[in-house]
Amino acid sequence: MNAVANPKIVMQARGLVKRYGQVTALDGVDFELREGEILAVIGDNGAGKSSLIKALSGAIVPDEGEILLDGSPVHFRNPLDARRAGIETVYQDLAVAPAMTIYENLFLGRELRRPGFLGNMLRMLDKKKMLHESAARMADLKVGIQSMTQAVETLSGGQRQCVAVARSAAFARHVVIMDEPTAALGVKEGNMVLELIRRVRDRGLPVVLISHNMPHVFEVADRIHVARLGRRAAVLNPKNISMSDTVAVMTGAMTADQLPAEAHA
Ligand SMILES: Nc1ncnc2c1ncn2[C@@H]1O[C@H](COP(=O)(O)OP(=O)(O)OP(=O)(O)O)[C@@H](O)[C@H]1O
Repeated sequence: MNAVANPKIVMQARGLVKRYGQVTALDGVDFELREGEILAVIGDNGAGKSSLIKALSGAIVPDEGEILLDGSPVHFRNPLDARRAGIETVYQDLAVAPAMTIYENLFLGRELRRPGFLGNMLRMLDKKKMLHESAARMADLKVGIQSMTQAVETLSGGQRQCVAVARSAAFARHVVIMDEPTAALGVKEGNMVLELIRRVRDRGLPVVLISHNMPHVFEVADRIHVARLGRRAAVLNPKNISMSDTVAVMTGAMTADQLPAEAHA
């Protein structure tokens, strides 16, 4: 991350509350994503990570609190609203359609039409342009896949996840949110996806990375948001805190105010 004295805040949430009957999933959580960073979101099971990410990506509507994008309040009623606002989310499971080709996956739901009558009236797809743009996106992100007409089911798990990440990066204007993108992958493939996540950040898109994998978090995160009991327990600087102290804050064995000042980010 660039060392900036006052980094711009791209996305912010204040006091988000989400209740499911008797359960309070979000209990007044704050959140801040800065320009140019990979922000990891970690927390024990049930800490409220998914609920937070769902609120930021429009999958749930919080009961209370506010979300700001580039300083302006936003009210997402559904994931499409968030997408339209430039926020793309990569989900662990629903990442890609296996039987379709890479370029079809990249443009799924946002297909390019031929210009003029053929596209407007006959709804003909501009396959050539989609192929060309897919190849350009993949090359830009250095995803080493040659043929855009290859079916996604013929790719390795890591390559599939790279396609999902590349798709999000291609369409996101503000933020990419990734929910456990390396969870189902082996070591080599996980590293490939981490490398891609870094490139996405380096091309100017801030990334929110939800992960249970501490080594991965410490490898790529610029800052770590620790979720606990529906709130934000701390925001940590991975360069100045150990993995074991981070886990202690996450589990409640240690509180944030027991940490030295430099551990905070
Ligand atoms: N749709 C729902 N209905 C009822 N309770 C829910 C629902 N979604 C989440 N919860 C509850 O809200 C709390 C927070 O859940 P959430 O999924 O946000 O946590 P998490 O940190 O993502 O957990 P995990 O790591 O296990 O996915 C949990 O107690 C969970 O059981």
